[in-house]
Amino acid sequence: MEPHPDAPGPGSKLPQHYEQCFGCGDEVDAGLHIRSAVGDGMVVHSTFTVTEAHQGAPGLAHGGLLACAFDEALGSTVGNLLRRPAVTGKLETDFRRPVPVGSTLHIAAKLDGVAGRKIYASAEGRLDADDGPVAVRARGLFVSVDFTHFTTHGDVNALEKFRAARKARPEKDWDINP
Ligand SMILES: CCCCCCCC(=O)SCCNC(=O)CCNC(=O)[C@H](O)C(C)(C)COP(=O)(O)OP(=O)(O)OC[C@H]1O[C@@H](n2cnc3c(N)ncnc32)[C@H](O)[C@@H]1OP(=O)(O)O
Repeated sequence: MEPHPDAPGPGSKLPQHYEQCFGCGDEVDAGLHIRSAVGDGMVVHSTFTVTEAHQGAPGLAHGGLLACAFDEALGSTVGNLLRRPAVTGKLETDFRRPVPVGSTLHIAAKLDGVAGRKIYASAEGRLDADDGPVAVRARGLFVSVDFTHFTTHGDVNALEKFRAARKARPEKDWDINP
């Protein structure tokens, strides 16, 4: 399996894919504000710093939000490396260690394979360093969709605004998921 010829190369920082995205968007105050960059091979590295807005128990990250972080990290890997719209069909997480508020999860996500419309990806999240202890592992199945998935089921007016904004900022080259 090879990255799409137009996929950003190793070292490229990936832009947020949608300002209102809970995973990566700058406009969501309590969002995860995940930041990602392409690594070697079919790998994308992401970081998620846990704040008080992300707690499930005092001082500890909520497992559902950790799953969200992996959905974002895996989805970004699929979208940016294969450059085709895809949505999460299945997401499985193994929570191996508690993740405290103030810690940063270093997530390395990789593409594992493609079978027709099905795209398989997996990730590991380590505490506070790329070689820190593993806190969470995840596997995802993504399914390729036409762009009509978003226009049929999503908010068409918001999509139009989004497209117009992108035209004004062509450096944000955007042909994958909004
Ligand atoms: C850069 C972008 C970053 C984005 C990160 C965030 C990503 C997200 O969170 S996306 C939002 C969450 N996901 C969704 O809302 C998806 C909702 N589900 C759907 O829209 C549909 O069920 C969808 C599109 C996944 C599949 O429906 P449809 O297009 O009818 O295809 P369908 O024929 O059912 O499935 C296609 C193949 O995938 C398989 N598949 C689909 N879902 C699953 C599943 N949950 N488990 C196992 N296999 C599945 C099917 O078995 C089928 O396999 P095969 O080709 O071998 O027969």
